[in-house]
Amino acid sequence: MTTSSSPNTRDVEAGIHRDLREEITYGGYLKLDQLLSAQQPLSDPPHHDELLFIIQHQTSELWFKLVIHELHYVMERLAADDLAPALKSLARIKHIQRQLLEQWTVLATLTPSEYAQFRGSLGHSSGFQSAQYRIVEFLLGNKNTQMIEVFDHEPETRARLEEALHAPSLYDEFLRYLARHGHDVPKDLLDRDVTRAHSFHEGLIPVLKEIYEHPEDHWAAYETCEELVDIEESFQLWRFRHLKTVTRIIGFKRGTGGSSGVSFLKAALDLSFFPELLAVRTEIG
Ligand code: HEM
Ligand SMILES: N[C@@H](CC(=O)c1ccccc1NC=O)C(=O)O
Repeated sequence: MTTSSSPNTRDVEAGIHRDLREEITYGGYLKLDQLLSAQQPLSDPPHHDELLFIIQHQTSELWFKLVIHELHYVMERLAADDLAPALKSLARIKHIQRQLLEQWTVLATLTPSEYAQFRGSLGHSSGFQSAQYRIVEFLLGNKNTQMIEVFDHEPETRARLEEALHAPSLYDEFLRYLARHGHDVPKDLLDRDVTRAHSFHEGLIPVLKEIYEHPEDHWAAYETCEELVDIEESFQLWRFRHLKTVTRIIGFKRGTGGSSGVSFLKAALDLSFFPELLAVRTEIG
């Protein structure tokens, strides 16, 4: 056992760098001065629980940022027929989604009485106005031009949304990949208007059925299909957890963003990014 100058105390080793003038430092590299000064409660006097509310959203936004970064990479690699790195990033996205899902338990400690004390300070602000969330939805294929109007007051943000709207979605890129690799993907799906949400296409079922019934012949495609199903499922779980948290905190009140609240959120649970990947399961036997 090594000894230290005081009991139950770890000594700082002689080699530890202590003079950090003119050096890259932890706080400097991570811009912690900016990051940690960005929590500004609006309630006056500041309500104890508003910090939780702010940090819950900010950490979600940080993870959304990484999801967008990884999704762009996945789509770029798919387009280049370079599947292995695409699969690796999809796996990373799933781990991020798990963090996003788990963190709802922290916010669920906020009671209706606590939230009611600072909800009034939030005005008409709402998660509905999260540009990064909407970009993730668009990249995954839930395109909807109606969602863009709330960003009209911020032309640069609106432009980012427009860009994601006009770009092929993850599913579009995957279907193009399949077509390039000898799968008989219906032509109208390959030429579709990518600014609209993909809608169920019966013609894709035989293509996916072949992959699922003979995985050994189509291993890469098979693995990718399962990754996409995982991502859709995790996304639905996030929507569901949001819905349950909202219900326990504000019941059936209207949302600050102006929607009906819970029933508006519930409608999103009927949306599917990759409907044929779910439908094909009924056909396998
Ligand atoms: C007390 C906690 C929360 C409540 C009561 C709440 C409530 C709501 C409501 C009622 C809506 C519908 C739009 C509206 O009219 O405002 C909404 C949308 C949304 N919220 Fe929250 N929310 C909470 C926490 C969060 C958190 C932590 C996030 C994480 C970023 C989040 C992200 C979103 C997003 C992305 C939408 C748009 C969903 C969609 O378009 O389907 N919310 N929220
Ligand atoms: N829409 C929520 C308010 C809310 O949760 C919120 C407010 C500002 C920024 C993000 C929010 N999160 C999710 O909607 C409500 O109706 O209470």
